[in-house]
Amino acid sequence: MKITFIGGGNMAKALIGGLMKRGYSPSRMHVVEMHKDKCADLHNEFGVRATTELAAAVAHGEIIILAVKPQNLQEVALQLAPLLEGQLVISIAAGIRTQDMARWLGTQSIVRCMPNTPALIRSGVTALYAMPAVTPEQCQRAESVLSAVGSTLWMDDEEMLDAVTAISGSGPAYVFYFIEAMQQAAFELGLDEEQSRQLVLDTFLGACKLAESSQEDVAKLRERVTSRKGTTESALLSMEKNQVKMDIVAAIHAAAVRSRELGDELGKDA
Ligand SMILES: NC(=O)C1=CN([C@@H]2O[C@H](COP(=O)(O)OP(=O)(O)OC[C@H]3O[C@@H](n4cnc5c(N)ncnc54)[C@H](OP(=O)(O)O)[C@@H]3O)[C@@H](O)[C@H]2O)C=CC1
Ligand SMILES: O=C(O)[C@@H]1CCC=N1
Repeated sequence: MKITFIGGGNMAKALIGGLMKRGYSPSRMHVVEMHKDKCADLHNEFGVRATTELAAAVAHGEIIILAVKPQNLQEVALQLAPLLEGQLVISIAAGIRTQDMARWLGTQSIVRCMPNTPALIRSGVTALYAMPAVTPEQCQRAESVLSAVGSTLWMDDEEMLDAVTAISGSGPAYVFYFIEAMQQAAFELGLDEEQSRQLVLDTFLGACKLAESSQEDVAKLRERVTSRKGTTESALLSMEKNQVKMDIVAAIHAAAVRSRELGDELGKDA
C-alpha cells in the first residue's frame, strides 16, 4: 500500500518511523511538506521521498494521510480536491469533523483518526471513525496502517474523537509532564541524572505493566503502595490538599473542549 503524507511534522514522523520499524519500505511513502529544509531532513532521516509539490505525491498515494495542523487543513483539502482519484483520505487532525472535510475534499471516503506519538516505537494507540460511505475494505486498509504502529479501536460516534484526543492524543504530554516533575524532585533530593532517569522511567514502566496485568482496579494497586502513616501517604495527602487529581481531570476536560472548539472554528468555510 502506497501512502502519501501531507505535512511532515512531529506526528507524520512518528507514523513514518513506526511504519518503517514494522517493515514498510520508505519507497512506499511520500511526504508533501511545505518547508524545503524539513523535506531534506525527512529524506535524510527516513529515506522517504519528500517534496513541496502536491500533485505528483498525491498521484503516488493509494492512501492520503492529512497530517497538517488543524488550522491548515481547509487550505490543504481544497488544493487536494481536484487531484484525488478515489483514494482513501485519513485525517489525523484534532477537532476537524469529517462532514467539513468531505465538503472541502469533494469525497466521503474519509476516515478521521487520532493516533499518538508513541507510534514511533510501535506503541501508539489510535481511535478511528469512518464516514458511512467508507467501504469495509477501506476501513481494513486504514486499520492496517494504524495497527502497524500500535493498538486501534473504532468509534461509532465521531463526537467521541474529541474525548479520545484529550485522553490518548494529548496523553503522552501529561505523562511526560509527570515524569519531568518526578525527575525534578529526584534531582532536588540529590540523585544524579542517570539515576533519576532509571528510577523514574522504570517506576512508570513497572507501574503500567502491573496495572495492565492486574484484574484489580488501579485504586486498589495504589492503596497497596500506601502504608498507614508511611511515606506514600504523605505524598498523596499533599496531592489531595493541592487538588492535583481534580486539576488533572479539569485539564483533560479543557483539552476536549479545545478539540470541539477547533471543529467549530475551523469547520466553517473561510
Ligand atoms: N503531535 C501530536 O502528538 C499529535 C498530532 N496530531 C495531529 O496531527 C496533525 C499534525 O500535528 P504535528 O505533526 O504535531 O504538527 P507539525 O506542525 O509538527 O507538522 C505539520 C507540518 O505540516 C506543514 N504544513 C503546513 N501547511 C502545509 C501544506 N499546505 N502542505 C504541506 N505541509 C504543510 C507544517 O509547516 P508549518 O509549521 O509552517 O505550519 C509542519 O511542518 C495536527 O492536525 C494534530 O492535531 C494528532 C495526534 C497527535
Ligand atoms: O496538541 C494538539 O493539538 C495535538 C492533538 C493531540 C496531540 N497533539
